[in-house]
Amino acid sequence: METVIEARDLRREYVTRRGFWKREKNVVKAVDGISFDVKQGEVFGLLGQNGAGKTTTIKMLTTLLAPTAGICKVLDRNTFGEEKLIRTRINFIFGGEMGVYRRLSARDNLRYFANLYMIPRDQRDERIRKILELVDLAGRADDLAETYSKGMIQRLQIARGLINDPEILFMDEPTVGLDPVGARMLRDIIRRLKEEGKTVLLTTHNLAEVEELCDRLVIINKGKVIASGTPSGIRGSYDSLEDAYVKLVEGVSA
Ligand SMILES: Nc1ncnc2c1ncn2[C@@H]1O[C@H](COP(=O)(O)OP(=O)(O)OP(=O)(O)O)[C@@H](O)[C@H]1O
Repeated sequence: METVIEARDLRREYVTRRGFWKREKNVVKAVDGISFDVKQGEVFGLLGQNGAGKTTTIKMLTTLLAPTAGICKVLDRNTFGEEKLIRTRINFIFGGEMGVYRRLSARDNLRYFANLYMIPRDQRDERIRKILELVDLAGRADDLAETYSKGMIQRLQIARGLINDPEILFMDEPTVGLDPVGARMLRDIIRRLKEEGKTVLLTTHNLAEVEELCDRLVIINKGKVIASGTPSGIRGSYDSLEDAYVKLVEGVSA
């Protein structure tokens, strides 16, 4: 299978300044030399404790943040320097309310994003109709997003992430805030994308979800990879993936 995501010795530092008078410089190594690759059609998990560097990694992979060093390639292109060639072919779903216009309806939000991707008008409305069905928003599609519940906003974000029919979908904690039915809907969407040969990279703290969905995963801690493999390979002789995860993370922190 073709490699569609490649990270080699990838690094990202943040420089912050502390103190008002002294302006002491502080360098945070958010991603500190991680390597992994993802094959086409895989559902790949990026796991790690709060602050491990997952979001920073996803931001680099989705062309939103420049790496400090290392190789960061998506669809065989550099995410920094060749971002224009990547952006139309991928999409991402971050939590929160980012990327949703609350003064527009779900349908109009999706029309707006479809126009940004220059999806031809004759395909646009039909595609939007299908996606709204898929995320179960068809019944409220023409109400303003400001009248939606949190979970509905999140469904709208999922819809937005599908609008350009992306080859790779990146998701940062996509099921947080969804009710059980919504979370299952999202897992079904991920499985369906996989059946269509699409690739999904996701972060989650839900290890049951990882066991259910992910073909492979990496666990990162303080910016470094501490384990990689299939869920059953990482679970090894432990009773559950959660046990293995806790031991791995504690082992590094000890
Ligand atoms: N803009 C920034 N400026 C300075 N430091 C940052 C910035 N963004 C992230 N960091 C730091 O980089 C490290 C990694 O953060 P990141 O958001 O990538 O972690 P994460 O694994 O996504 O965590 P979480 O599970 O809490 O979302 C943390 O120490 C964080 O404080």
